[in-house]
Amino acid sequence: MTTNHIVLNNLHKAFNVKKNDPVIALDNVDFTIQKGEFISLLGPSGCGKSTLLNIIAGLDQQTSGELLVNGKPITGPGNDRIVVFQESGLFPWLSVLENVMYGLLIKGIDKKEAEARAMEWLAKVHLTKFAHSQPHELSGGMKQRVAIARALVMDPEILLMDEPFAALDEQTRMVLHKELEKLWSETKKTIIFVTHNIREAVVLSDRIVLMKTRPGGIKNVFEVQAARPRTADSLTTHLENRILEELEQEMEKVLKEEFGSDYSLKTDRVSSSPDRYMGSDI
Ligand SMILES: Nc1ncnc2c1ncn2[C@@H]1O[C@H](COP(=O)(O)OP(=O)(O)OP(=O)(O)O)[C@@H](O)[C@H]1O
Repeated sequence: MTTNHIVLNNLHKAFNVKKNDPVIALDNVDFTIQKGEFISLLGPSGCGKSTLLNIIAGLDQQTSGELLVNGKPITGPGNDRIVVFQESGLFPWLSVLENVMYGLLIKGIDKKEAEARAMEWLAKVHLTKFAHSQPHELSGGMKQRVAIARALVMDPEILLMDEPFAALDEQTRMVLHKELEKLWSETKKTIIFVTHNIREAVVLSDRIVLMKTRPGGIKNVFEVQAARPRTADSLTTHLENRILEELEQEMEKVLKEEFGSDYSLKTDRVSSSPDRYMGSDI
């Protein structure tokens, strides 16, 4: 029997920046995630992806509604949930190894044991050779691999990833997709992954949550049934196109508000490649 691992029940989040004019970042969000699932949150800029991730991380709180992890309400950050951000956030004054050991030492793990566990994780992300390098000596992709090792060495049940590969070039991103998929299948962690990139979501996820704006929330949920490891084939291309179509409807709504009601994404757009970022750069 599967257990409901993460339950979002009628979740609502309003930011009250201006008096009497709240920004509804999330409205009526109902969703259930099973243990070990890979879920992507996909959608245009401002649809509440990061807000939802931050609430699950315990870094922010919903205005109303319920969020349960293993049946318990979330009241703040915890060792069961670790976030990997777009910027690796490594401490520049510590070596790669010291960065990965840091959380374990804070937790009170003995130094030798912490070093052994950190080295184990550096091997898993193929960075053994760079254990004693400083972060500034690493490429962007390598820094993100250290950030993933630093998160997974803590053995969280849930890994939350906020556009972790968005700043990387296409080739590096493809390599990291493969590495992440391998780590996920070996560790059986639950992963919640925020992205603007349809192809990235299709390659990695069991399910894709397509989000909408004004108010922010869930527009649709797509199940990715293609076998793993995934390659571009007719099944994934068909799904990418279906998602793109719905995403374009959402973006049309946002862009009409920004550019005026005579604007049309269909006639004015530059490209409809599914690999494009559906973010503020449009
Ligand atoms: N701290 C805050 N104070 C006020 N408004 C906020 C705050 N954080 C987010 N918002 C607003 O809530 C909405 C959702 O923002 P959020 O960052 O979650 O969207 P997103 O989908 O992650 O966007 P992006 O893809 O651009 O990162 C936006 O309208 C944003 O302006």
